[in-house]
Amino acid sequence: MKVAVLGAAGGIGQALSLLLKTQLPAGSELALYDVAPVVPGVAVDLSHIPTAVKVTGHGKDDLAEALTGCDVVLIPAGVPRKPGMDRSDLFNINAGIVKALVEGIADNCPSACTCIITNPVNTTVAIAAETLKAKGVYDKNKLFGVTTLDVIRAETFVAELKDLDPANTHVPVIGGHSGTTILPLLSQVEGVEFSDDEISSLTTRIQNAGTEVVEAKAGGGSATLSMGQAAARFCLSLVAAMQGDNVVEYTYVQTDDSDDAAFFSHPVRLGPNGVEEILSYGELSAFEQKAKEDMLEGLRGDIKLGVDFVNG
Ligand SMILES: NC(=O)C1=CN([C@@H]2O[C@H](COP(=O)(O)OP(=O)(O)OC[C@H]3O[C@@H](n4cnc5c(N)ncnc54)[C@H](O)[C@@H]3O)[C@@H](O)[C@H]2O)C=CC1
Ligand SMILES: O=C([O-])CC(=O)C(=O)O
Repeated sequence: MKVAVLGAAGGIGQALSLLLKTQLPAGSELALYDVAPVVPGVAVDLSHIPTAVKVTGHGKDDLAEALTGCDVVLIPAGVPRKPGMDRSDLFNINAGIVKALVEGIADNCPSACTCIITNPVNTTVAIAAETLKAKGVYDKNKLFGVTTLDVIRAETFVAELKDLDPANTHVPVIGGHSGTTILPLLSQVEGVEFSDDEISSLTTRIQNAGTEVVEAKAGGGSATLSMGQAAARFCLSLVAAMQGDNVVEYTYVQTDDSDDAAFFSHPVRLGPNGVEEILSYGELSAFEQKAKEDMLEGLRGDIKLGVDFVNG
């Protein structure tokens, strides 16, 4: 199994690469790519950790070498938010970065599973899809927006509030990855009752958790360590599924469900070829149904922006 991290020298990239170096199955290869000149050093640093995962570092002119033979590519390359910005404010810089890197995937490892972390995820995943289509290699089962951070935050906050073991607390989160498009399904958390006030305040906290970190970091970036953990969880689930395990994760995928948006986070059964089955997210409470209806137009607009960016 060969996994590449594009943007590997950044805050997320380094945390994620460390977790993958220590947790990928023995015999895996981990290719680290970044335009920052420190990236070969990050690879050397990680290579001193005694696990059976081979790490290689690739500088800005070596994208092809990093990607050749890859099974999974994770993209956290791009700029993060500062206080006062929305994720959509990152579009102008990050759209072009994602498009160029995905062109590299199409040229060098067209059958790899591509996992997009770069914001605005609602839009960058659509950019990736259109870029792969333009290259004639799009497989909707192999493109994922990584929304696992919303899930782990929801699990943490619910466990804190209800005094539960976070490792055994499961909270579905559907929709997209910004503001009100993030929709936790608290009505589906097993064995827990929430008051209306708790539902309202927890939902808002989960939706604003990225901003909570951006403000606490006071201009020094956004979530990197929790995102590294979230992306590692998603990648390790995908790798396990590609090797035959039965795994379900919530992720932002193309759904073809015209009642929702063209891309929407669902529970997804992963398998050897990426998406094995998009599962239903089940019944929504009246609160969740209204929240979904209220956010759909915005999510569809975010997706259209990505489609138009590639197709003009
Ligand atoms: N999906 C999610 O839940 C989350 C997404 N993010 C997003 O992830 C992205 C990265 O965040 P951080 O790691 O904190 O940023 P960072 O600034 O620490 O790292 C970004 C890295 O990307 C590299 N880079 C820039 N252009 C590149 C290119 N063309 N090719 C390869 N590498 C390139 C930079 O050199 C840098 O090392 C941001 O867009 C951020 O908004 C952040 C948190 C959660
Ligand atoms: O909020 C941000 O800009 C970064 C992000 O996506 C998150 O932490 O969920």
